[in-house]
Amino acid sequence: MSSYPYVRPRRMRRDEFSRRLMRETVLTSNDLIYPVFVHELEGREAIPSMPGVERLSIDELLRVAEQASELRIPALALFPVTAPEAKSLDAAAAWDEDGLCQRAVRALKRRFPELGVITDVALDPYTSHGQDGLLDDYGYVINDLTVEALVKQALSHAAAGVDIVAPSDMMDGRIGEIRGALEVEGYLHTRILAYSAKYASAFYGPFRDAVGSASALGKADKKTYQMDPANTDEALHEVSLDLAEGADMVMVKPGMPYLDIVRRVKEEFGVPTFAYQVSGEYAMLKAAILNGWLDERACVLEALTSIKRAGADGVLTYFALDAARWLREQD
Ligand SMILES: NCc1[nH]cc(CCC(=O)O)c1CC(=O)O
Ligand SMILES: [Mg+2]
Repeated sequence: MSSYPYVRPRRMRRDEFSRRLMRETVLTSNDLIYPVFVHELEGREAIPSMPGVERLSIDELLRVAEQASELRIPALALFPVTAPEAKSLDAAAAWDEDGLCQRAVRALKRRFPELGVITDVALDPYTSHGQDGLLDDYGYVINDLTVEALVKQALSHAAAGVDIVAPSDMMDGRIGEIRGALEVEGYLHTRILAYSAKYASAFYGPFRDAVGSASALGKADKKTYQMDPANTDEALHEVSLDLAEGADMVMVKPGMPYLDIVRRVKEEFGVPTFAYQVSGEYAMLKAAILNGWLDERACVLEALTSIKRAGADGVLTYFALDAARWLREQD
């Protein structure tokens, strides 16, 4: 009795109404975070390896923020592009209270107080060598000195009024140090989104073009701090440390090639878990789309739904504006 021909799973798939009734995962604009690149120049500038994504002046950023709030996207994640002459060995521009990132945060929070603003806490846009931390004489990234710099950077973002700081550097102990400093300075409500399981991935290539750290980094890699793509237990260890140190949310990065990690993290900890569909994933999809090989709307919504199905509460995606528009048309 319990098998064919009595049991026919295709019955439920026959009509749109019963497919809708049994659908488990529904993507909405609430699941989207839009990463944006901000530059010191006027207007917008295309990023060749990320067709459709542009670097924005603060004025243009405000226009995009208006679209994002109108589409009910909960938050933007800011990525500043630092002029080469502002980069240095000690990355001091990272905690300049009048820095581009800090000015962008103030402008956004003034105009769109209800739109969430997330800033990246990491030194790579500001170091002359493109690494996420300060180097010793042998080129090794020094953990504890870097953490001191990250604390100054995070405090300057909090002072500018950011809602969420997102340390993406993978130094040990930085969540606890940043949390402690935020408490001491009275920023009790500043949330921390920890890039806890961030892999040393080749899928970040187009992002490094976008922020101009690719040329600074040259042939070097980030394997002494970002995780080995072959590991999963290490991701759980990293997440447990960041939670114990005071993270409110955790991130797995990249997204689609790492859905097993998203699933394990969500199951093990049951905390707000985010995934980053990174620049290389965007470039890969976009290249096939522009060649006419993939259907954009269907593939992008499928990819984002899959990330949510794996356990993510939200996805950072360069497709956020388009996806939110398509989702609105579907209702
Ligand atoms: N700390 C820097 C940072 N923050 C986000 C990304 C990548 C995002 C993307 O590829 O879209 C990177 C690049 C890196 O670690 O080299
Ligand atoms: Mg860690």
